[in-house]
Amino acid sequence: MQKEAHVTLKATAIDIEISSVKLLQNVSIELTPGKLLGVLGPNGAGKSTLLKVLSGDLTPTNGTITLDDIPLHKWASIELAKRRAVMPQASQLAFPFSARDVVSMGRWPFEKLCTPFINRLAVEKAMSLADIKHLADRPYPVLSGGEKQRVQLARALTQSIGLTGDTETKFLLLDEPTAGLDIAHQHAVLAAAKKQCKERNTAGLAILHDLNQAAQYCDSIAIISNGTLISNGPTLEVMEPELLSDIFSCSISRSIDSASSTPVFISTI
Ligand SMILES: Nc1ncnc2c1ncn2[C@@H]1O[C@H](COP(=O)(O)OP(=O)(O)OP(=O)(O)O)[C@@H](O)[C@H]1O
Repeated sequence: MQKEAHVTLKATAIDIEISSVKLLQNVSIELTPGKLLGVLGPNGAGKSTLLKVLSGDLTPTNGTITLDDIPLHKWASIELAKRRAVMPQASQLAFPFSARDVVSMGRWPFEKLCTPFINRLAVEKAMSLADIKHLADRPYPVLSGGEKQRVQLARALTQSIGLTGDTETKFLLLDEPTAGLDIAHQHAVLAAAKKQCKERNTAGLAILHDLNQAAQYCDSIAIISNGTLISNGPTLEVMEPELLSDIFSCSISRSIDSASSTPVFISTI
């Protein structure tokens, strides 16, 4: 298939129904190259379900998902893998692959297209971005939860670096990439995702629970509640304290930190 100048990953009027339960209802959303979209919402709202639909892991009951205006199900899996990288919420691997082996799995779509040198370079670069170079030779199953999380991020990043590492539009879908990470690594992971979007024209989506980090790193926000897209747009326009308080059933206020000029959200029950 031909590469197009402006590629999009777009969900239109998506419904997901499993065993007569509606997990998503009439959701339309589009990822924008160069931008990181944060997805917020309570537990069980349908955020991971949306990510699975966008990645092609789940087929919508109604509605369409298109990549470059072509329905997702028509893409061959290797062509899809060249264009979008996914970091799922949990990844179990029983076999004692090293951390580097796991990251290298992200290069399989490019194995025959790139020289081993380029593939190795992409792996090392992603490991450096995810701060796991010191873990490279350790067996993946014995790593801590947060270390495994960073290895999975590096696997997704090395895939989204693409063919030659130049500026191709890619899609990077991250399901709670900061879960289980210490605070410094939470910031490092989100900074790496944002950098990937900005500098490589990647369209990113990250499911997050921390409002302050969402406000700090995301260009736009989608709020999902009860399987419905409640709001979608520029970060501070969407992250209105009144709406957030209503969605999360607690009192949420917003102020601006005078030193950094960044918004600060405080929540109380
Ligand atoms: N395969 C499935 N069959 C039946 N119900 C499912 C299935 N997958 C998800 N669900 C249900 O759909 C709802 C949404 O799940 P989802 O994982 O998308 O929520 P989420 O917003 O990502 O939540 P969290 O913040 O807790 O990760 C939940 O009630 C979940 O139990």
